[in-house]
Amino acid sequence: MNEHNEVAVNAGEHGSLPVRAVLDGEFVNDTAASIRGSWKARLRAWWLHSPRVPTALKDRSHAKDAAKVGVVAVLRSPLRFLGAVVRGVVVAVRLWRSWVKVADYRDAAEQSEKLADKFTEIRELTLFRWKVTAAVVVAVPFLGAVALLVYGPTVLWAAAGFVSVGLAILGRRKDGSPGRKAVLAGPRTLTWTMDPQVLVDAFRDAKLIGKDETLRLVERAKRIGEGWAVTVDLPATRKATDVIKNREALASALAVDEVQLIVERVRGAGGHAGRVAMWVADEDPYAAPPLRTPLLGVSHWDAWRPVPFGRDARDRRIDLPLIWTSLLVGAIPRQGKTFATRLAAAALILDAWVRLYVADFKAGKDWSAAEQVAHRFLAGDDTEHILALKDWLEELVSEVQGRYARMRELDDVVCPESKITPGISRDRSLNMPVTAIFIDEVQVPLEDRTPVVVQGKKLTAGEYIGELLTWLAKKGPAAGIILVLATQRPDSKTIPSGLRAVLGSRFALRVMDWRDSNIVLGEQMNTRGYDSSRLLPSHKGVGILRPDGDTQAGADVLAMTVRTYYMPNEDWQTICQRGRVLRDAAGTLSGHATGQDSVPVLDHAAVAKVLGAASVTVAEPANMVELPEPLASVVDYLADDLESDVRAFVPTAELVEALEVEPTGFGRQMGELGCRPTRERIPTQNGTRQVRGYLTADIRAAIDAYRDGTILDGEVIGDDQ
Ligand SMILES: Nc1ncnc2c1ncn2[C@@H]1O[C@H](COP(=O)(O)OP(=O)(O)OP(=O)(O)O)[C@@H](O)[C@H]1O
Repeated sequence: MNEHNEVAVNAGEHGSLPVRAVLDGEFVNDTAASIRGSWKARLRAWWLHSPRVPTALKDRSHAKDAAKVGVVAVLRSPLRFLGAVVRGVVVAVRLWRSWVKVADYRDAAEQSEKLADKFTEIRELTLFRWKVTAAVVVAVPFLGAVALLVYGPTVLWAAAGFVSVGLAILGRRKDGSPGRKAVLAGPRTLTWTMDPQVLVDAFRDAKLIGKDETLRLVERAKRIGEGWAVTVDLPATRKATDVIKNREALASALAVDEVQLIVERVRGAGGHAGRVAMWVADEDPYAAPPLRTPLLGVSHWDAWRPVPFGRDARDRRIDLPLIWTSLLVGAIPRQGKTFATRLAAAALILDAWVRLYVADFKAGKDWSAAEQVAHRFLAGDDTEHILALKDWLEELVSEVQGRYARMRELDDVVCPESKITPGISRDRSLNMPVTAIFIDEVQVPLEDRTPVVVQGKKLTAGEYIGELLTWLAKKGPAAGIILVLATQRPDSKTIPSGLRAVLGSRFALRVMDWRDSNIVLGEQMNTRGYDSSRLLPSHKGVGILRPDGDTQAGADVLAMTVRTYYMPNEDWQTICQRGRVLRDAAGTLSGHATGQDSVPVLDHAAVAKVLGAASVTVAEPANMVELPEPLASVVDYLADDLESDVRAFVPTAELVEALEVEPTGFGRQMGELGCRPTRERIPTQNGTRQVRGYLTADIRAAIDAYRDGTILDGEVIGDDQ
């Protein structure tokens, strides 16, 4: 299986491993000339790359696989032969019945409505064929007895051999053979591990490959962990991303729950766009008790290393990089949001050089242990807390500005780019430590309507905090500011789209529906096969992680399902106490942790100026204007099909079912948005049928019209309608 997909795997089970230097260099291939000269090397290169040489002869592992396949085939051959003979008998009896009943002639007569005319003829023929049958039934044993007398039993054995081979050929499994598929084929689960044809059938049943297409087995099924893994190549032009997208259909075809089926595209050197690695767990991988965080076993952690976050279904360790990015965690209540956020905090707490801001708008006990290490801490959801957060954020905006100014003055050796480095972050004289701000239940301050005046402009505190967070998420990471936001209400009204767009990493635990999942994970993620509303309520702490694109994980896999480590309150308290001891020893305790809750010194005008300049750049481009419902959902549902013009027409029934909307209201709202239904003929199993639906061109035109402002909230502006 593809090891590249492992996210920062084994980056450090122990916090004390040294970080190796990264060397920059260029690969110079000076062996080319000698290879060109050697015929042996050329022959070897041809042998290894030629599609005509069977893979089994190319390397040892494929040869081993081929030998295994051979041995299994030989061992199974008597059973397969017997099966083929039995099927052959069934086919032979069916053929005889149809012959004796003169079925073809009868059908032809029936179809031309001349059965009555031909009845006597057919009866005569039937009688004659019965007579032939009777004659054969009498003659065969008689001839057998004569042969037995004349030549002895050998001839009977030979005849039995010939007949059984004939029946086996007649009964061999062949695509399209009529009448050989049992209606109830028995459990499909795991049969595919023995018989790749079952896997091919499953891909066909799930409509991932066509009727005449097949798969190429790259690696035969083998046991990995608590499940079976197999790698296959799809037929040319079929895409691995489509298999990921339709994982549920494939799970159904393989008769397993979709949480048991992991499908990944194989990337990197050994992979391509049509290579799929599948892993099927024996049972629900999240049913086992959760694992405790490995952070408990380390004395300290380096914030510059990815944070141990959880395990995927295959029990591979998933680490989450936090430096130079920010994280949004979203879920409905009681799914493990605070636990997941605290995991990120725990790793940073164990680095004495990290400065922490903790705002707990849940106002519970979950975060109180962090008081002993936090530079700034608040717990509560009153106006005073919201205004305090506003002050912190303003303080951080000024801090970021100051850091950029100071970094400009540092020499190129200390600061090669306008980005902080581990060295800068730990240099006390520079005073630029990695600073992380954790805001639990961030929807509380974002929805607050307390009026604030910013440079003469009246805003609600929520709007202003949204702007400050957006600015910090954009500019802060390079200056060493990490933003971690958790919300129980991941809807588009609560988290402004401008803010969402700049939060690099996302973690969605279970949410109510696919729209909320898309709000956390990003637009159209459900159509790519990532929808956290499908997670089970019993799977606490299980969510879909979409790490920042900069990371190895982000480049290799778009997103993955992860079960976070379990860190109950006592473990959390232990880690916070350890963090306090570390900070005490390093002399980095400050602010709230030392009992000095200083009021931030703020230059409101300077902050407002910075934001004012930024809001021009943060403003969304015209084509990002949020579409009204139900158009937004239609766009989300059709996804690439809409953009790439794959489908010219979408039936209304399909949209109504997929979006779970009421048909009449849906039609009216679409009409108000300038999108009128039409009738088209679509192919069905019984020929073609005329159905109501929408032309994708019309949908695209409605989107453009809305974005251009030609249509506003159902009102058509202009006279072209
Ligand atoms: N990784 C995990 N494994 C098993 N159980 C977990 C895990 N993470 C969280 N839980 C369980 O889920 C429960 C809810 O977790 P948490 O308090 O983080 O939820 P929440 O989403 O923050 O809820 P709320 O929105 O009400 O604050 C916890 O009490 C814990 O028992």
